[in-house]
Amino acid sequence: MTDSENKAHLDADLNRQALDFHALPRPGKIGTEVTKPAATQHDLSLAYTPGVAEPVRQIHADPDLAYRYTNKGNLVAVITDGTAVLGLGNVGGLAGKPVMEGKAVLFKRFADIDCFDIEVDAESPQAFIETVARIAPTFGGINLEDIAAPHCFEIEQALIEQLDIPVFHDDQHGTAIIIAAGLLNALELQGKTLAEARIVVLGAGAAGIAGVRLLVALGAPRDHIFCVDRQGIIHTGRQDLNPYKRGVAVETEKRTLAEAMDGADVFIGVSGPDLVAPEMLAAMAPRPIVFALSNPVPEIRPAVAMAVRDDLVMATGRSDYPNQINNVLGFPFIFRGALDVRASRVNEAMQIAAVEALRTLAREPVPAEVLDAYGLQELSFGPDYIIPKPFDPRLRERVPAAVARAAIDSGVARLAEDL
Ligand SMILES: NC(=O)C1=CN([C@@H]2O[C@H](COP(=O)(O)OP(=O)(O)OC[C@H]3O[C@@H](n4cnc5c(N)ncnc54)[C@H](OP(=O)(O)O)[C@@H]3O)[C@@H](O)[C@H]2O)C=CC1
Ligand SMILES: CC(=O)C(=O)O
Ligand SMILES: [Mg+2]
Repeated sequence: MTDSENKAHLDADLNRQALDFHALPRPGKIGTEVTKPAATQHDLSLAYTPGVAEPVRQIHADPDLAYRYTNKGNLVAVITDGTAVLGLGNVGGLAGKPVMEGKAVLFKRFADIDCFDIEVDAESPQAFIETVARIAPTFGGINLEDIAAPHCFEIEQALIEQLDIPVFHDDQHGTAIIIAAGLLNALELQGKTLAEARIVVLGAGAAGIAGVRLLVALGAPRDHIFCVDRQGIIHTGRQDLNPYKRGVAVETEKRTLAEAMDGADVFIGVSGPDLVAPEMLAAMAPRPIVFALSNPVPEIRPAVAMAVRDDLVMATGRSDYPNQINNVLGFPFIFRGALDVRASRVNEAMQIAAVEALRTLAREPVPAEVLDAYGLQELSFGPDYIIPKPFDPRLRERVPAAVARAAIDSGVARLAEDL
């Protein structure tokens, strides 16, 4: 068998396993659980009529009591229109449901947050916004997922303005936070700084634009970052730019991805599969950083990249390679922190607090249970470990606490107890 035949065989095998995993023993990945006794007549008279009328009266008189008498305070909606599901494109809400159920699993598993996945058929951004706004009273927070740019920006902004609970577009800010944490660590390992690094971001959608904005907020000079879309480098001379792309445009004579990559220190791919040629990697500066984050297939595969050069730090979005730069490290813990202090939003201070908590944790000794989960003997801060693993139990302590503290300090928390 050739290498590529072997790879195709492994992919087909994993795909079969994934279908069985989703289908058996019962379809899907989540259900609901009852949290109060429901075994006797008396239980029913409390849980349902007549007893249930009293919390209704209380909440009617004081809506904040919904946090005391219902699951609102620990319930997040993962909501999509299915327009940018992973790197698979506009497959629609229903086809996106396995991903949304997956996000719900991660919310519960990593942060004990209950979650409903909601797939919306919406003919326009306005229809989507109205749908989400109308169902928002049920939830303590809204995680927008896999909504394509540029509509995602308008949708998130409108909902933040209309609602008093956190609205967070995971593909924008969750991804940006993990990129920033991993990049700061990788730059240090490569002996470079954010202030000096030349950065290429392939993909100027939800993840790309938010990634650039956060890196600039952290100190990357705006004119050191080339953003690239299907038409090439986003430069100030282009007439086809929406306002979000215009915000990341730079003045340059360069036009193509290959030209952008020539001499670059950092490549961040949030676009699609197999878009980076080996020659482009070969042309990067010494000791480059390559984050090929498209899911499920990265912009360049680690085996291909490593064959081109051995001085790089490489990350993907996947669970099956070292250095998983994936928003799973963000949204469960960020929402945990936001819900714990009943924050009205997830602002930039909270995002930067999450970046700092994540990058600091990667420098500490790794607990045995993390090594066991990954079948490793040893793992320490270095080129193959720039960011904590999702199964690290310390994430649950550190990231929410940092986010909650930042919410309090920046004045968006409505509860400051226990901190
Ligand atoms: N690892 C992680 O945690 C995450 C990874 N991602 C990955 O990032 C990718 C983009 O997601 P998202 O930002 O939500 O999607 P969007 O649809 O919002 O943006 C996609 C962007 O990629 C660009 N693009 C797509 N194909 C090409 C191509 N052939 N050449 C150049 N540019 C291209 C698009 O260009 P144009 O504007 O010209 O159409 C667009 O700017 C997906 O693969 C997704 O899996 C996203 C979030 C988290
Ligand atoms: C990880 C993720 O959210 C994505 O690829 O869209
Ligand atoms: Mg996503």
